[in-house]
Amino acid sequence: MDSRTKGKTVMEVGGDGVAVITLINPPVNSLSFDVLYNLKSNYEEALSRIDVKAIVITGGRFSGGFDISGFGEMQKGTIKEPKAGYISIDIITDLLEAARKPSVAAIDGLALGGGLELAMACHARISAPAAQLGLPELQLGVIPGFGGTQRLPRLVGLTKALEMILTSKPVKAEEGHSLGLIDAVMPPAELLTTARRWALDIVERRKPWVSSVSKTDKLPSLGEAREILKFARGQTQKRAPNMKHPLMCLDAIEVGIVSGPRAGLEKEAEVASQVVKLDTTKSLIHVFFSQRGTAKVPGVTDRGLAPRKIKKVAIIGGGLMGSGIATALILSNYPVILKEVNEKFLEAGIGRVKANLQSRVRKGSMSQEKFEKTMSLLKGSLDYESFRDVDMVIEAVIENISLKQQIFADLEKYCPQHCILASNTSTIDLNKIGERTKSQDRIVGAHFFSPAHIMPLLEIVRTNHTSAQVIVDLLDVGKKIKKTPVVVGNCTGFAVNRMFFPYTQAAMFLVECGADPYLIDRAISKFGMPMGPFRLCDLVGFGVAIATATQFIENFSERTYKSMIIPLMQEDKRAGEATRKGFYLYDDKRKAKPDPELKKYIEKARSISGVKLDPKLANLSEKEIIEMTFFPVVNEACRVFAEGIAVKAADLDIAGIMGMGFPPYRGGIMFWADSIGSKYIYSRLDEWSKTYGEFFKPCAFLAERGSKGVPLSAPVKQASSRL
Ligand SMILES: C[C@H](O)CC(=O)SCCNC(=O)CCNC(=O)[C@H](O)C(C)(C)COP(=O)(O)OP(=O)(O)OC[C@H]1O[C@@H](n2cnc3c(N)ncnc32)[C@H](O)[C@@H]1OP(=O)(O)O
Repeated sequence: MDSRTKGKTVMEVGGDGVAVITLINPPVNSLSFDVLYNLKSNYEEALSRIDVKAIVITGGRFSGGFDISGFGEMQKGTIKEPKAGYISIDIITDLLEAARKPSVAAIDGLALGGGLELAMACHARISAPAAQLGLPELQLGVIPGFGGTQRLPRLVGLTKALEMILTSKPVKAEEGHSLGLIDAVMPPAELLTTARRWALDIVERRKPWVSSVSKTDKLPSLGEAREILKFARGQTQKRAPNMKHPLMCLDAIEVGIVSGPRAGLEKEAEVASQVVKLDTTKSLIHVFFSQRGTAKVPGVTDRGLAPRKIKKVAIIGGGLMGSGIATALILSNYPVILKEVNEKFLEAGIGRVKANLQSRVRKGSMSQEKFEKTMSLLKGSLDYESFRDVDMVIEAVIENISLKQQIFADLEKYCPQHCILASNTSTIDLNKIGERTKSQDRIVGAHFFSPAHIMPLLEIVRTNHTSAQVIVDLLDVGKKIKKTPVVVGNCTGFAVNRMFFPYTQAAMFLVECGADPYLIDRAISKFGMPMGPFRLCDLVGFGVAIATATQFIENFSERTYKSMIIPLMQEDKRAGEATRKGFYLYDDKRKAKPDPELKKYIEKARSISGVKLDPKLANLSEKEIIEMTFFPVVNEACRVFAEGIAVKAADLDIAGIMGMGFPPYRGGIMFWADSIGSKYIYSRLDEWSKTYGEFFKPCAFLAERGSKGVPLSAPVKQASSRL
């Protein structure tokens, strides 16, 4: 392929009179402008040739949609955008769908976004069984812009189309078939021959010639459609109050239903070109590429190392974390040995795994048969004898350094030489854990987040000794168990907990100075976090909060704000949601409500810390609350980046989104910070540090970049790298 072009199409005309156009733009056949313009030329040729009776569009993995990097180029203005509607109306509707020769899509693998939209404009669709079919555009901040807002409701009905578009979730071929999206499901080997035959059958009128955009049989009445859309708008506003594009997408769908598909296509084109410029869209596209970028680690994944096959994994400790990790592994077909110290604990651990899977069976997302098959991959053990053929061990016992040291020394004796020795520690130095072994090169951190079978993030922690091969292996396991891995360096709290800590601390400080905790929680939820810091402390429990705080006070005492609010409440046996009392009171249904008694603890904590009530801090605006809680997070993220704990700022963005719940439509902590500007953040922190103390003091990295206005995410020269 010409290196300057991004993909192409090729056309071959068979003796049967079918022109087969193949999309070629690996790895997912994304529809770049080059591919789309090539497709247009192929169509023009096919339509003008008398030896062509019909057209089939195909491609290895059919298509993952419009080339997402094209949106970035449009945002930066580095690409010449065609006029609104040129692709969707001029090419896909007027040239392809309105042609006097029929088209059939032969879909293998994927038809997502623009890929499915292209297929929907064809006059029939034949799909392989495993193909994923969907319109996931909203997830990227854009809308289906190649006619999907018009054709999907006409093919599958309005309600199902809204569900598919608003959730961004694809369906498999069989479901697509029953919905009317797919005309036939065929094994991959028969896909092309069936599509060719089908296309000729349309020519011969043995199969119907369906133009999706003109179909009306699946559309509800106007009144009903308005009701459905009104409900969808309400739900969308509730679920995504800070995003405009889902509502704009609904507008395009509505215009099509009320005023006809042509008006709908025009509205879709107008909205599609507007949404690309939204800040939320820029952020979501950054997140898409950053998420894929976490698996690219300079000096590790660029060395041509292939991941070794991990055939069997052992987990030590069947507590909450160990059982969650075991669940994640068996769900991805890894045979697992779960080791505990006695029968009782082992039974409890296996019981937890069972309960994790049973909840899927109850919700209908797992069959009983699959449940039994998955559970059969799990074996219990009370000793190390069965560890002789494992390829990886993940230790997940309590945070006790001498216990972990003993375990790793034992592992060295029992496990094969090549076996990866991983720890799920969230705080203890991995070098210390491996101190009594000679296996430092295969010791690595595999830090999961609770509940481990659900939370998508995996921090892979490497020390100076961890081999590149071990990291490559763990990255592969991470991908197989559907986690987003972020490779980080070895330090207290790694990336996520280090960023998390100042967030909670800032909130405690503000409350001691007189701010209302419930107002803080509300402002932070409105900003887009799943919940505010106080509600979160209640959820994780004060025991965990105190244990983490102790680690931070020990390691970073100069910048720790030591609030007594939580310890005081803990003393009174209010320890968060589990005890029904924390910052909030909880009823039987675990619904939280403010507690007037909280004041008492805040006042007592204030008298201990000696902090004065500050009328300014007691009456902060929502914007100020966000700045005073998140700028300290930015500050810590800068330290993590400057120390080389994270190699890329974008890795911190993903770690924050997946580990802290930072809103993806703000692009992650560093991306968000840069959207505000390093100069402003630096000046605010600098001012607060002078008034309120060291906790807010900008680190050297932030001070340097902030004073010059340099973006915080610009690459760092890793002189002090800990990796
Ligand atoms: C106008 C239209 O309506 C607008 C659109 O079509 S917007 C695009 C809609 N499509 C999507 O949202 C699909 C996005 N892609 C995905 O969900 C997944 O990549 C996938 C399911 C297609 C494949 O997943 P998987 O096999 O795990 O591979 P994954 O690692 O994600 O992607 C492989 C590579 O393809 C790239 N890629 C995937 N989809 C892409 C796309 N639509 N455009 C550009 N690059 C894409 C990835 O960035 C990655 O690149 P890298 O190897 O350099 O990191």
